[in-house]
Amino acid sequence: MSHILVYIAATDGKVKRSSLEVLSYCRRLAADNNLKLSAAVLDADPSRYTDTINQYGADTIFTVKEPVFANHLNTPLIEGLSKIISESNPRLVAFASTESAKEVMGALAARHQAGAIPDVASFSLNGDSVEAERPVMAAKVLSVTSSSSPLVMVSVRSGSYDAVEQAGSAEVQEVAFDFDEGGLKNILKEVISSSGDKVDLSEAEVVVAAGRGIKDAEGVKLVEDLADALGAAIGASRAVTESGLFPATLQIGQTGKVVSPQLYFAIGISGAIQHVAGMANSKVIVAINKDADAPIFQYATYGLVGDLFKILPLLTEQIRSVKAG
Ligand SMILES: Cc1cc2nc3c(=O)[nH]c(=O)nc-3n(C[C@H](O)[C@H](O)[C@H](O)COP(=O)(O)OP(=O)(O)OC[C@H]3O[C@@H](n4cnc5c(N)ncnc54)[C@H](O)[C@@H]3O)c2cc1C
Repeated sequence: MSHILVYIAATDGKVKRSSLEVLSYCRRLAADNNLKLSAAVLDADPSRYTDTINQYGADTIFTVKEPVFANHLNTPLIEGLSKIISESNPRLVAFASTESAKEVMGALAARHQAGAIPDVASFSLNGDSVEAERPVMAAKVLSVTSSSSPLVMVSVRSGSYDAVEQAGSAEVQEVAFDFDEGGLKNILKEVISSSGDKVDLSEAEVVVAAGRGIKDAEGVKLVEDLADALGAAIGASRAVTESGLFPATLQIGQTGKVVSPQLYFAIGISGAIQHVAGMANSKVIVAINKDADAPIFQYATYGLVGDLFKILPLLTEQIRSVKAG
C-alpha cells in the first residue's frame, strides 16, 4: 500500500509544532484514501524525536542518523529525504512551511519529477489529483492549484491545521545513509541567536506584537515586560522593524514571518493587510489601539480602545499577579 510521507522538522530536541499539525492532518487524509502514514526525521540523533512523533499516529517512522544534520544544511537533508522517497515510493510528501521547505521541496520535486505546491492553507487528495488552496496577493485572494502528478509535494502554512494527538505504535525504520561532507558547497560556521528570539516566533503559542504606536524605548520596555509575564515571543510590524526598535527577524507579515499562535496581542498596530497576512491564522487576537476605527479591530477577538502606555502596565501587573496565584 502506498503512503503519505511527512517530513518532521526538529531542532534542539524539540519537534516543530507546525510539523505535528501537518502530521495530524495527513493521518486523516491517509485514512480517508486508504493509504499508510509515514514520518521522516533526519538528525544526528533521531531517536530523541520518535516518542513525540509516535503520539500522532504514524504507521512508520523513517529515521536517518548522521552527524551532518546537526548543522541544519539543506544539501544533506535533500539527499537523505531523496533516499527515503526512492526507497519507499510515497504518493504525497508533505512539509511544514519552514524557512528551508521551499528550497528542499523544490530540489526534491525536480529530482523526482514531482508536482510541487508550496505554502498551502489547505489541501486534499481526490482520486488522482491533489488540490490545494494558497493565499496570494497578501492573502486577499485564495488561488486553487491542483496537480495530478504520480508524486506530489506540498508545504503547509503553520496554523492551517490543529496538532491532534492520537497515540500510535509506529514501526521505526532506520535508513542507511552515508554523506560525504567534502562535497558540501556551504558549511555552517557559527549560529548567532537574535537577542529578541527568546521564544521561537514561528512556533510560539503566545505572541506579543508591537506596532508603530509603541513609539520609543519606553514602549519597547512595556512590550518586553508583557511578553516576559506571558512567556510569549515578541513580534513586530514592519513600521517597527524599519525604525530599528526591534530587529528585522521579528517582522510579521507578507514580507516577514507567518505566525499562528493560540493568542496574539497586536499592540499599537493598525492592521494593514500586509501585516494581517502574517497573523490572521492566530486563534485568539487581542488588539490594543487608541483609534476605535483601526482595521485591526475587524480581525480581533477582543479589542481594547485606549492608550497602550496606560493599558500595558496594568495588564502586565494583572497577568503577573494571576500567575503568582
Ligand atoms: C509590499 C509591502 C510589504 C509589506 N510587508 C509588511 C509586513 O510583512 N509586515 C508589516 O507589518 N507591514 C508590512 N508592510 C507595511 C504595511 O503596509 C504597514 O505600513 C505597516 O504594517 C504599518 O505598521 P503599524 O501598524 O505598526 O503602523 P501604523 O499603520 O502607523 O499604525 C500604528 C497604530 O498605532 C496606533 N497607536 C498610536 N499610538 C498609540 C497609543 N499610544 N496607544 C494605542 N495605539 C496607538 C494608531 O492608532 C495606529 O493604528 C508592507 C508594505 C508593502 C507595500
